[in-house]
Amino acid sequence: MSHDIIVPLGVPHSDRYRGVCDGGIDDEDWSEFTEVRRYTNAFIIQDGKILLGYKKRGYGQGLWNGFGGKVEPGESSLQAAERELEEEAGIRAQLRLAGTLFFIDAKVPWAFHIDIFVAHTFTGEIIETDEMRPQWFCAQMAEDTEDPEVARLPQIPYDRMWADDIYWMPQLLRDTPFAGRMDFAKNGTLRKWWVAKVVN
Ligand SMILES: Nc1ncnc2c1[nH]c(=O)n2[C@H]1C[C@H](O)[C@@H](COP(=O)(O)OP(=O)(O)OP(=O)(O)O)O1
Repeated sequence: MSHDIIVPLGVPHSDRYRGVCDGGIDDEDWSEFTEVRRYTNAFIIQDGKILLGYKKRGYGQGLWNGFGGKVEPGESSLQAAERELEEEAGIRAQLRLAGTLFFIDAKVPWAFHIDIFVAHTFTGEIIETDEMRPQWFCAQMAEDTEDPEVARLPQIPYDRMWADDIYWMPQLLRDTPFAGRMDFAKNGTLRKWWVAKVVN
């Protein structure tokens, strides 16, 4: 029953959460926070493949991720997501909100509210930029893929992504809305996580 679900601080309260996947150190509390900053992260998922970018510099350097960054003053998160996608991958897309995540990184003095966006089509030519090197990955099990070109793509590199991604990305790939919270320790390990599907 939804009323049995304990929603971590930072995640909006709702009676529409189901199928919680959580883990980490049970007897530790979620970290406190005083400031929340808004970020975006956008993914193109098309014909069984997903576009990720290799972060070449800055926060998350060396990891594969969606395209995104800070919401600037005066912007909506959708506007920020569309701007960041164009700045980092050279393409434009009509993005749709897919999920919302709340992160704490003990190395950073603010909490991250990240709106995750998705689109299934885009315009323009995908380009490498100063910040990101885009690449397609197979978004299905290779044996389920009928298109041989997609089957030849590398699988999603979860071992070279933020450690929380493996818990919510399956919902993104299934087009199921989701919400979650993740706390990272100072040494970079994922200390505690909580992800729920959001039903209508
Ligand atoms: N834990 C986790 N999982 C998945 N994605 C992320 C995290 N933490 C994160 O911060 N992110 C995402 C959210 C954003 O898309 C980026 C971080 O944005 P950043 O590159 O710092 O913001 P920009 O505005 O592009 O920064 P500069 O252009 O100023 O360098 O990672």
